[in-house]
Amino acid sequence: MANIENSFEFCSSLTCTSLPPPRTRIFKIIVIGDSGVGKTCLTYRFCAGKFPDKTEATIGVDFREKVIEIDGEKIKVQLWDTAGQERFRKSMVQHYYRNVHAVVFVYDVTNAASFRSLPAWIEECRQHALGQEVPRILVGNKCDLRHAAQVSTDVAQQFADAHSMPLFETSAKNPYGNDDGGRNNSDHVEAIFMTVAHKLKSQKPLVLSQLPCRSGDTVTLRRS
Ligand SMILES: Nc1nc2c(ncn2[C@@H]2O[C@H](COP(=O)(O)OP(=O)(O)OP(=O)(O)O)[C@@H](O)[C@H]2O)c(=O)[nH]1
Ligand SMILES: [Mg+2]
Repeated sequence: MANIENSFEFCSSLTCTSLPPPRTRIFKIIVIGDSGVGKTCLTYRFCAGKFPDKTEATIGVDFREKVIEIDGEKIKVQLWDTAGQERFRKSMVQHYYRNVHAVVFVYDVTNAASFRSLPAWIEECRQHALGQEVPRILVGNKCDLRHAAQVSTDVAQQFADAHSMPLFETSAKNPYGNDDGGRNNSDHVEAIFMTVAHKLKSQKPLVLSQLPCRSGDTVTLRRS
């Protein structure tokens, strides 16, 4: 189960002489799915605001972070861009799932095999004893290549409903339009990760014990 105490950038107990300064919470979100579906591009797009010039297969994991603000609280969204290739992930898998707060499953709308792999990715989560409280979302990427789509929105939505996940269709490359230059209904990459962060924040409100804080008092953070 996710341990929120481990998600602060400081020891969970500290000594103070006055009210402690606000701390930045970290939400750990893992992004998983077959190799080539665009996990690196999606996470890069969210954190760097653009599509990367060039990507190579991820080895192990790449970390990307972005500090966002929700209702006046600064939150660090830490994206774990995992490797899709078995040989590049096998020694890392247990680290992916440790204290994870949310899971983003990605498939490529132009690659039916990547959609058919989703049950295996869900099974991997189950094997790592991911709690039901950990939000999961489904992302169909590469919607800018609509003409080459192999996975319809209807089929994807049925799958998402069957697994109680929201579905987002998007493009890391061109989230505002399709390859004809027109507009489509793709979700914005930014909005997808912000949705996850909002959900986590509403699930995990920060409660600071604000008992009188004299010199030597211990301030602890706990989950409500
Ligand atoms: N047209 C299009 N191409 C994309 C999109 N997202 C990623 N790509 C391309 O798909 C290829 C694979 O993208 P990556 O982000 O490296 O894929 P990955 O899921 O991280 O792959 P692994 O690291 O091997 O697991 C690259 O050539 C990207 O340029 C997209 O939204 N649209
Ligand atoms: Mg990658």
